[in-house]
Amino acid sequence: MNAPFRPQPLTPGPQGAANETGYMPGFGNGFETEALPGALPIGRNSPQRCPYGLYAEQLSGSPFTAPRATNERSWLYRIRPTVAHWGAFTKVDAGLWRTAPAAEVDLPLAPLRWDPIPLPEGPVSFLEGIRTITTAGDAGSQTGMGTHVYLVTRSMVDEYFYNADGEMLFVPQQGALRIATEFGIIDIAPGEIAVIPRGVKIRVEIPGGPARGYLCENYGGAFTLPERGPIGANCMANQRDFLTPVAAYEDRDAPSSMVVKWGGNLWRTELAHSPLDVVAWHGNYAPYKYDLRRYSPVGPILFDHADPSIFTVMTSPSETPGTANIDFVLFSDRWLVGENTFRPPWYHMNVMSEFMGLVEGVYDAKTGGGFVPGGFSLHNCMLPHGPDMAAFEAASNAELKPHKLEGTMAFMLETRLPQRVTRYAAEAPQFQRDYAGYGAGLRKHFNPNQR
Ligand SMILES: O=C(O)Cc1cc(O)ccc1O
Ligand SMILES: [Fe+2]
Repeated sequence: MNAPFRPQPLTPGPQGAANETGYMPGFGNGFETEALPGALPIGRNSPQRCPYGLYAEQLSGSPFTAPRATNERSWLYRIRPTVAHWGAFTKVDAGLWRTAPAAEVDLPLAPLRWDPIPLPEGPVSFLEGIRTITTAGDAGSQTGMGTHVYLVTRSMVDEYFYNADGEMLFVPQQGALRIATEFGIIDIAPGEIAVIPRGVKIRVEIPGGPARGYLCENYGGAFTLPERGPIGANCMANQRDFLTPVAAYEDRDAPSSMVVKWGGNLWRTELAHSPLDVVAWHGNYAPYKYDLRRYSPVGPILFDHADPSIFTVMTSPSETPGTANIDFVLFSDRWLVGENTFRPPWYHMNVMSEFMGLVEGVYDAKTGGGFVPGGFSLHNCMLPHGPDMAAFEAASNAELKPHKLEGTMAFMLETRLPQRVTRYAAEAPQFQRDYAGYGAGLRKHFNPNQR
């Protein structure tokens, strides 16, 4: 039996012109929002006494001294400072959540793919339902990422969580999530994504029933928008389509627990009240959501297949220019018009490691079945891959009139670092043991006598 969904009352912020939906548009803006009139101190961060008897607290997402372009912090005006939500912590079982470095198994070199992991029967909260598939880099040195599938059949009730190891990118595949955060409420459904920065407290609820999706834990540089270069000022992901919630707070006294992920471990403390008690905040370090259907793809309009970087939604930079800690890349509806062009992805080997998931539809490099919504694949550093036989044969012989890819949404988490598969993923019944050999089906067409 699934635990019933018990929504908890939140006090929504003022619904002004800019935030009729409960969100404020823009990427990386310096936002200001208050759920009670006058709760936000004006012109200063730390007045002697804050309005309404609130405490002021700064949450730093970058070193204080980071250059302006990457400097991130917010000021939170809250009922209690976080340190007052702080009891004795005990370490709790992290379940199937793994953190880099985690070299658990050595799978033979191969392209790897999995069927969707089914939702469990019993009650499973977001924290209990995380299944790590791959890890890369080292969370302790703030590089790399973890890729996970989340399976949620019950809402968190009086349970809270924050992640000190990384920011979290949610990619729902089935069912909606309500992420109640310190900064306000974020609702997302398949086709949308949300990013919860490192250190932001949340409670994850499932307003519409069980939910499944992908989660990227980014241990490195915060996700930002990629440069557009000669593309110019528009298209791809546009700043105005990113939405940050207006302030919403809970003044709730109830026995509660808070779990903190820190150094790869989960620690729990008991609280007597909700830590989602931020009445007003301002700053540029805040959670946000984005509707992937607003992404405006740019691509080749005469011939050839461009590198997938053209479809980058967001990037987590490393210290090396152009060498991402993570690129989050979207393959969504678009027209294919290339003349005399093999239109699907080409065969390739890549120094970056490619984790892929499918939200809906068919991915154009894998038309032979096997890569289905909810499934995922890993094409690791310098391992060859490309279209399956069905995709190759169809694309080599297709009439090249303009063709629209529709009802499709695949994504890639591409990292400069090799990815390690977890024991869970290697031993999962959903692991497709026969996928490794898909390349052997590609027939020899060579004929030296025929050009
Ligand atoms: O491997 C994949 O399917 C992802 C991918 C897509 C593409 O269009 C070009 C390169 C690439 O790695
Ligand atoms: Fe690839």
